[in-house]
Amino acid sequence: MTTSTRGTAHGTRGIPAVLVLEDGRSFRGRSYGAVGEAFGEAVFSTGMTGYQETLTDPSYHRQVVVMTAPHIGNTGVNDEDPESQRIWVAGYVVRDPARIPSNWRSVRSLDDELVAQGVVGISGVDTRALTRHLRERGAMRVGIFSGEALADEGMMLAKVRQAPEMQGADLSTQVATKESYVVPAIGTKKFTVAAIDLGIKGMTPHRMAERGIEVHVLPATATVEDVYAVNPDGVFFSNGPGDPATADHPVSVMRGVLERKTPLFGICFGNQILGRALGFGTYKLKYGHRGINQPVQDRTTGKVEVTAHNHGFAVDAPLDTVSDTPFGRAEVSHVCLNDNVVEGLHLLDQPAFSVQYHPEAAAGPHDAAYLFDRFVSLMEGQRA
Ligand SMILES: NC(=O)CC[C@H](N)C(=O)O
Repeated sequence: MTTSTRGTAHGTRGIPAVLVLEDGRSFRGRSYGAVGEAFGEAVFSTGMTGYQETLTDPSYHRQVVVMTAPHIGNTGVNDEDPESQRIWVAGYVVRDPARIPSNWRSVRSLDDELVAQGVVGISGVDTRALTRHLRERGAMRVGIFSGEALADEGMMLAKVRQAPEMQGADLSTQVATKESYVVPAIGTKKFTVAAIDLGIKGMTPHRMAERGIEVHVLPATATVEDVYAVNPDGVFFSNGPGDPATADHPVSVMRGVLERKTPLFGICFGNQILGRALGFGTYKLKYGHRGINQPVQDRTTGKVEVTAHNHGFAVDAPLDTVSDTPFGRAEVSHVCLNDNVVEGLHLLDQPAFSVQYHPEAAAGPHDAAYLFDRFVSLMEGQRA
């Protein structure tokens, strides 16, 4: 057994592995999950629970996720918690993986699941030092290398620097459904919603279905005609990976929806798309918000909610003034209390709003569930 001194490997199962950051800093550890090489944008998530939801969230496509919680894999893997059909993270970095998972729902270990899905990971890394580095220097490209992929540092660094950057990446169509499908309402059907899938998490249509909404999930390439072909009471724009500055097609579809004044709700990427549709810019945050305990204030009620986040970009809108947009007056409705980043937008002259965080709460606290009720109220208001 290796010792667990700070900064050295203390996983006992894997073979030697190295993590190399684009600025040249490296960390040694043991392979966790698949052996080989993986590249992506290094980001950290502070969630203490919910690793299955994180791994399967399509918004993490092309990102190597560093978990700040030191013990990962304790509750194994079950078949109920995934947010999509597969693991999307490009690579996985943990400190101290569970050797024996223990939970009544667990059907296999996380290590085995990562191997089965070919996801390269590394354990035994001082994730606290790595997170502090990313916090100071900002998110950057990273590579994980093990087995035959291990090479001298200069060669590994060169490969990391060849990997694509997140800024400018157009990724939604790589993760979204190719065919539309319907998530039926639970109980009596009250509304029909067209949901544009830009990387949707499974819990999102479920939260709508729970409220009597029949959800027609449409591919990211859906047109305004496709949206109105389902005769929707409301239109939803999902979360998703990549740089919102590249999302020209969803922005133009959203403008078509805003022109018709159909009730509209967006989450995360959907919030950035509303920002762009209204004429605001988006920008890359230094290291983003990822975790399940971020404080957000709903400025329409003054209430503070603890919320789930996963975003690396944000909308650039004025916090304290009402903006005139092509679709009437707009306002920042929600703000992150840690750093004053825009966390929500709403229109004052028509039924449209969005949030930058995750009210579907998978994983995370349910404080923001009222936003789905707000969407239902907008659809009720339109009918009245
Ligand atoms: N979860 C999301 O929808 C993320 C949106 C966008 N890709 C970002 O990183 O900000």
